[in-house]
Amino acid sequence: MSEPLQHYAKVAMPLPLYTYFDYALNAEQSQQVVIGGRVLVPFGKRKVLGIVVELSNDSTLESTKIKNVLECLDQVALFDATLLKLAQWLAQFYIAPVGEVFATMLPSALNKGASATPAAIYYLTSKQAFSSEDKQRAAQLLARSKQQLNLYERVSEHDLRLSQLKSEFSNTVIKGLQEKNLIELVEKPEPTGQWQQQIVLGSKQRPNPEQSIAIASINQASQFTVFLIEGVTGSGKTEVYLQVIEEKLLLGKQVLLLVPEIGLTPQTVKRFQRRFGDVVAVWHSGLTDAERLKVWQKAKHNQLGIVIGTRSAVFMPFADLGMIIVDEEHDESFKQQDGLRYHARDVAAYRAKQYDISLVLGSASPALETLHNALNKKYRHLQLLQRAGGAAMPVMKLMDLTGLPLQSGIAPAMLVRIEQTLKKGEQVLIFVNRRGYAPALICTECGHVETCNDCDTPFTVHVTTNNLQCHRCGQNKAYNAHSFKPKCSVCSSQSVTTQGVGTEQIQTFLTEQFPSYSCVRIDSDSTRGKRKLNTLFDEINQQKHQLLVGTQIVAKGHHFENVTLALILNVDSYLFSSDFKAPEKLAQLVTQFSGRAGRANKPGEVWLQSYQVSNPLLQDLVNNGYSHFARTLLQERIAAHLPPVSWQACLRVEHIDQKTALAFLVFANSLFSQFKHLRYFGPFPAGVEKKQTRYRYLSVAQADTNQYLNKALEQVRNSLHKHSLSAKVRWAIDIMPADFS
Ligand SMILES: Nc1ncnc2c1ncn2[C@@H]1O[C@H](COP(=O)(O)OP(=O)(O)OP(=O)(O)O)[C@@H](O)[C@H]1O
Ligand SMILES: [Zn+2]
Repeated sequence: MSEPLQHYAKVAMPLPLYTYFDYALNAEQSQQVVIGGRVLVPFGKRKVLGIVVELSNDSTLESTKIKNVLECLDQVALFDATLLKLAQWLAQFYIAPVGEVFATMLPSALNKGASATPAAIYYLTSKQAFSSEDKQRAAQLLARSKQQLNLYERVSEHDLRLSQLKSEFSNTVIKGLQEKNLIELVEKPEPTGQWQQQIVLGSKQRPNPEQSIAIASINQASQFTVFLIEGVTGSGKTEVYLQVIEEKLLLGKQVLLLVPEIGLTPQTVKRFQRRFGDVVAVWHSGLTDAERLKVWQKAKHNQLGIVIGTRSAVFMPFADLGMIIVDEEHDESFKQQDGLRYHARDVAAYRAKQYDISLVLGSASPALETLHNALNKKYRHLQLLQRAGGAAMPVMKLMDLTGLPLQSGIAPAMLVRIEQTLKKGEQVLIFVNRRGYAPALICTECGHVETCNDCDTPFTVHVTTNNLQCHRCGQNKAYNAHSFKPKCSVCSSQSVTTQGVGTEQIQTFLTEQFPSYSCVRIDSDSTRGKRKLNTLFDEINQQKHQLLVGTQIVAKGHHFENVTLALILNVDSYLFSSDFKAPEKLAQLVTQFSGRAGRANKPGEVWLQSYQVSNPLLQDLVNNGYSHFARTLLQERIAAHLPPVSWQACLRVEHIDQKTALAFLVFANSLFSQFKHLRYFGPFPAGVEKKQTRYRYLSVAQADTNQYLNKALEQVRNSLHKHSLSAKVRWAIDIMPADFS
């Protein structure tokens, strides 16, 4: 007997709602519909695409109230059972609206209704079997066109992809043969699993003993295991990834490699493509919707071996996933800061468990939560203590700034070092945490600071674009720094002056100081567009520039062989933050940045300029390195009962009226107070207290276990939802927030 037909579908809608909706299916739709596929349904006056999560024979709603499904879009599920389960876990873990979870997991083309089926491939095929008689006949027929004959003979040997022939044969040639009825165009789906034959293995490095142990351990794991590779910068972590990936690919398994920002590390992608050939696809926000859809389809239909992607690649459907790697796992860009506030590393862990495969986390400066799990033996801990290929670790030193006359923020002794390094024919890398010329413009007469009204934030002076910019909201206004005498907008005095230094200023200063050397700026202003960054890196490696001035961008995994001096202008700003994670972030930044120095055969030196050289944190980091520093910090966190030994959630509220935002948080705190084992703090102003005219406040709730926190927050969420201010203010729950900004 056949299964009874399913008359109702439970649908997840891409809306900030926490429940599913029932829709009725007609007889035809009951046969078409698939769980995990999209349906078009009426919602109010709109038509909306939702995901079918369940089918059933009855509904709790009255049948007259149930609307009908308008259309079933997919024949194949976009979310198989595993991905459906992942979506439900995400909604639960992040206390998030389930429909939004589904929408976040899909590429936007599919949310907009594009077909999920991979486009067919066109082939040319010959019309008949190819006997010697045919050959003669064709030769006569095609006597006047050598090109056509050539194509005909090739197609007769085997079917050929149209796209591959287009570069060799003109349309006229192809059309001509079709009209003579000798060949025809056929559509075929792209074959699955064929990427395995397309792997072209590049040569590999002979692993050193530490790398060998790491590779062997990872290769031996036959079930769900999380590895932390804690390897100093330049220790050859990437080489370990390459070798363990190769092992999986040769078994026919697909691999997902998550990286913080692909645009910033084009060298890494090239390295993977050189090593494995055409089976590597990249996924990041710089791709078009269509390009991303293609990668998604190929992963799902087993038409590629490796996806190298940023955060959202963690939701990629794979036909046969064999391993997930998260490179630079400490990086904050793995945490989504709006909508579904997920952490890609946590999602990766859940997926690895689902598929019973390995998750490899790698970093020279692991996040404290990862380190904690490794030290507790929840994760397998692999360490690479030596730089691969014989390079020494750079020496880290502190430069005491007290009482020194600085020029554009640089100490006199540092200028001497820079000159010595340049004279040796080596490169210098300088880190400043500000783009632009200067972070503020003030009037020395009346004290007025030019400020963005919408954000209560000083404007940053930009000389290259001749304007003042708000780095919070992007607002800008014209300002000509070169004009004869700029005026204060309040008292009209001409004694306005810039405060602090940014990348532009240092570039200008160093260019004046060292006119015979080229100085480049590497920040988001100077590198708009991916080509530009690529070109810049190539030029740096070709030694066209000797002085490199950059923001956070320069701290990310780049390999500059000839940089031997690295300088961090001001580390103090990180020492006085109210965020308990600030020291961890500072140490990660310093470690990653200093890892850019002395990577080849010349020793590197890293200088941190500070007014606080006796600060114990700085001392520990400089003298003992990240590994020691992080363990000390972890002990402090444990003593203070802070994450990773406790769990936090942050409730963020925004409104144009301060009081309204605060009132909502006061109500939230009264809800928190009903849970005996929940501690809560706040309301506090967020790190950025005002942005785009809205005031921003937050409260933090903390519990010993995730289970307790989760249960409490779910109830709090439900009560908040019913509050009259809920629809007025903007609010969000952020589980294990990356910061309080
Ligand atoms: N076994 C090896 N023998 C010789 N050279 C090696 C070996 N492994 C890696 N290298 C080289 O050492 C350099 C650093 O390696 P790799 O980029 O893999 O390090 P990493 O740990 O990923 O660095 P980072 O932490 O900076 O991202 C590269 O030039 C690489 O080619
Ligand atoms: Zn602003």
